[in-house]
Amino acid sequence: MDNSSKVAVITGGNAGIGLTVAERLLTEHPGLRLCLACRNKTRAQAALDALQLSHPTAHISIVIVDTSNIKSVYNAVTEIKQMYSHIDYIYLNAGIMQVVGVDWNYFWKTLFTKNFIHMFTTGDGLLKEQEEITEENLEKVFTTNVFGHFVLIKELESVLINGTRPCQIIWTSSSNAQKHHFSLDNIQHRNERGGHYSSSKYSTDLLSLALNERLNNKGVYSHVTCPGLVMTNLTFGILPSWFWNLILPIFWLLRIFVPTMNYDTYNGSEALVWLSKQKPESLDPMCKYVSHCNFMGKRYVHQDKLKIDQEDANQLYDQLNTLEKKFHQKYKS
Ligand SMILES: NC(=O)C1=CN([C@@H]2O[C@H](COP(=O)(O)OP(=O)(O)OC[C@H]3O[C@@H](n4cnc5c(N)ncnc54)[C@H](OP(=O)(O)O)[C@@H]3O)[C@@H](O)[C@H]2O)C=CC1
Ligand SMILES: CC(C)CCC[C@@H](C)[C@H]1CC[C@H]2C3=C(CC[C@]12C)[C@@]1(C)CCC(=O)[C@@H](C)[C@@H]1CC3
Repeated sequence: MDNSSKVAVITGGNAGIGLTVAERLLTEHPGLRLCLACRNKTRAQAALDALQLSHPTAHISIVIVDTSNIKSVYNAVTEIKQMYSHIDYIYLNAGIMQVVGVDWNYFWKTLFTKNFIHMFTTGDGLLKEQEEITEENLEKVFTTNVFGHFVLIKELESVLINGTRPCQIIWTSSSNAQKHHFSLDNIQHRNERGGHYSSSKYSTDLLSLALNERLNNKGVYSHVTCPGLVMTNLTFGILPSWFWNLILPIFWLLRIFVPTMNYDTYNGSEALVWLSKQKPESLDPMCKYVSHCNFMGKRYVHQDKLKIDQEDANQLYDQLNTLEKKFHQKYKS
């Protein structure tokens, strides 16, 4: 095993924001060894081929992981541990949103009120979602976005901790994370009529805080980011790509008021890549690092203070830990 060069693992690194982060990291950190942790072999291989074309000497590998399936996460951990003795950056980026429609009534009602900026930055109240339960009896959005990543981090702890080099855990969260959609009595957000994505991203923010309390003294730092609104398969699942292309000029205008209208993945990945160039111990664990792009096209990182509570973070961590133990018993003993 080569211990000298840096290692980055990216979940959902085959498409959208994850793929652009992969590309930008290879440019920013020459010699970086990259691991694309993806659920689909063919799509992962296509991404690897494209990255290898622009970075012919780069060392890129693939690990198959479906974060919505805990058995798959355990298998991926075994593989990652065989490949790397230390991880410098782990991007917990894979994510889904199960949208079935847009509440256009709410959109038109809010458009000409003072709440319109909140609506465009968070999407709060605008999206209709549906629930799905996995074969392991877990809520799918919660498992894909949060719990699968929790298990990954927990099982990889020994490779994240290294006596000499820090490790950065970088989550792709969202400004859509809203406290009023989250409850410690129902962390999976089961049997709710909407807000599954928001609840999962609020959990992400809490979990990141809890991880900092537990791991900072071991040289592991966790931070949350928001890429803003970006055109990817996720947003094409909300409205078709022709619609987004049609309203592209509106995006530029909206940027005067809403600098999170990033549109492309390069703009959206700004905060995620910027974090990899910072000293992790100098960063604020109570901030969300948000990719901004102004009207003139200038990219920058904005820091949003997190409105979350350490006690809630610890309680969520404990619940995730208890849930993980059940799967550990089932699959690992
Ligand atoms: N686009 C946006 O406006 C915003 C996105 N985000 C967040 O950014 C992250 C990346 O999303 P984005 O790039 O937009 O969307 P994409 O759909 O383009 O990318 C999502 C990535 O996650 C992967 N993925 C989805 N489910 C799983 C799973 N169960 N196991 C492993 N990988 C999985 C996808 O794989 P596959 O290609 O196989 O489907 C894909 O690689 C998400 O966490 C999302 O919530 C946050 C704020 C705004
Ligand atoms: C004319 C228009 C621009 C119409 C678009 C209306 C809505 C479909 C969008 C307005 C704000 C958007 C938004 C998201 C999805 C699409 C909108 C609701 C997100 C929730 C997508 C995922 C995220 O994580 C958020 C950061 C986005 C916030 C803004």
